Amino acid sequence: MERFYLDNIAKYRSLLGALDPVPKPRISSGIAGSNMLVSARIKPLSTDEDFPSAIFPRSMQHNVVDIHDLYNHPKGLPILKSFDYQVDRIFGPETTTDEIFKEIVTDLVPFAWNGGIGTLFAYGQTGSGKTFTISRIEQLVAETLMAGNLDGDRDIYMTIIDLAGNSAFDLLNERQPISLLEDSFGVTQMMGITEHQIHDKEEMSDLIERATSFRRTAPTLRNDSSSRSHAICRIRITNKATESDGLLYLIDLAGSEAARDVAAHGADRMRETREINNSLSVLKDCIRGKAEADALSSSGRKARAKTPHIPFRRSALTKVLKHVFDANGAQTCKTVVIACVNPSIADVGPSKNTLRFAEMLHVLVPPNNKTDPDPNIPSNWTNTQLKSWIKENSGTPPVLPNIVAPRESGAQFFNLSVTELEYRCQKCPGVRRDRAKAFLAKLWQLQIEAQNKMGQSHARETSNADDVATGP
Ligand SMILES: Nc1ncnc2c1ncn2[C@@H]1O[C@H](COP(=O)(O)OP(=O)(O)OP(=O)(O)O)[C@@H](O)[C@H]1O
Repeated sequence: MERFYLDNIAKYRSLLGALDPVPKPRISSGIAGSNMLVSARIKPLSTDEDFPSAIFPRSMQHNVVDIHDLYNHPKGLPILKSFDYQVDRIFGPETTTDEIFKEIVTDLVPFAWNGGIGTLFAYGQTGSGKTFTISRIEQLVAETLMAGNLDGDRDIYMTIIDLAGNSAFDLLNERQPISLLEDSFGVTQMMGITEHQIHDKEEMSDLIERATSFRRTAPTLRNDSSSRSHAICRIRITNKATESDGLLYLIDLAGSEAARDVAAHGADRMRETREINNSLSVLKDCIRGKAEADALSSSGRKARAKTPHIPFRRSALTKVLKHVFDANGAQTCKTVVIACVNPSIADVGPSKNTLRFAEMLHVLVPPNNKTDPDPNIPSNWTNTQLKSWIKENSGTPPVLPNIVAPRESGAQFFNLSVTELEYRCQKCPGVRRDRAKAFLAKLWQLQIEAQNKMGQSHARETSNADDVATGP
């Protein structure tokens, strides 16, 4: 396949050049839950890479990425096939780990400091930049935790383990084996683990570096020192005043290597790859199950709907992380996933798998009828009603009402992102830019007002409930 790509680089470039520069926007079928954020990071092409990039983040939609792959058409010239993937956030090759930390990870630190369970997973094909991303984030977490800007007094403890199949090793104790045993509450305990109390940033950085040197690696086709295990860094933050623990997990998952990447290796490596892929598949089911359970409980449909099954017992990785997936747990959880991909066209197959995996984790909640932007604009409006509303409310001359997609309802239209609406306005012949902008500002304002109204009514409901609870 690599030969085919190399032979057709010029053809690939000319097919790319012929594509519409503004692709058809991808429309969300719902909104993402607030406890889960799935992102994708595209690493820069290596300087010694012979192949062109096949992955293109969209400038108009910051959460969509296109992959253009070249196929060998049996009847003639190669053809281009395009795929798009949507997550919550896409980071292009120019984005630094520090910027990613600031945008999507930094909130996990105060969250765990205040008693929550924050988890970060780096997922992706071997050589796609997981270790590169997580190791810098670990240092940034150390800086944030130890900067002294967080309120209150806490004790901080750290453990770092390596999970390979069902075996676990203590990376802060020269890779000594540890046992994973379930206690009478069904919680997996790590017997024999050393937990280090942390007093300052330097101490934490030293421990992280020590753990890295004990990580198990092996060469793969894509990475000379590929991590063949999951590394779990657990930071336990104890609040002595409340006697409760917050937890922060930073997890560098083993590379999801394809069977053909290890074809040159023996049966042991094939078994290891199967184990890794199996644990990643169970992880996907658990993350998705937890996100669905959270969506059900936030929509208030929990009592009627069937609680999703979370199969955390099916792998050592998810058993160790039981707290993260416990739908009935007392602690709130926030999870961030960074799906790492290599943009080279030679890696397009694994990149598509990674992005498909990320999309599957991206659980969307159907728009709730209560989020109508205005009581005068019902969510069940038909297309014709929507169009006449746009005509009457978008100023003079009006923004053409054909920015509404065929068969779109009020709820779908008002839940579109501003980027998607901007795109539609641009694509509409005759829509003046200033009018479109004014119209979008008006829609935006309506949404904010509706949200404020919802917030006020929620606050009223809560204070009424308090009255009842504290009343005589
Ligand atoms: N964003 C980036 N910018 C520059 N170099 C990068 C970036 N991401 C990864 N690299 C480089 O790519 C190579 C592979 O990265 P890394 O070891 O992090 O991959 P990995 O996904 O952890 O692989 P494996 O699963 O095999 O361990 C490293 O040399 C790393 O320095």
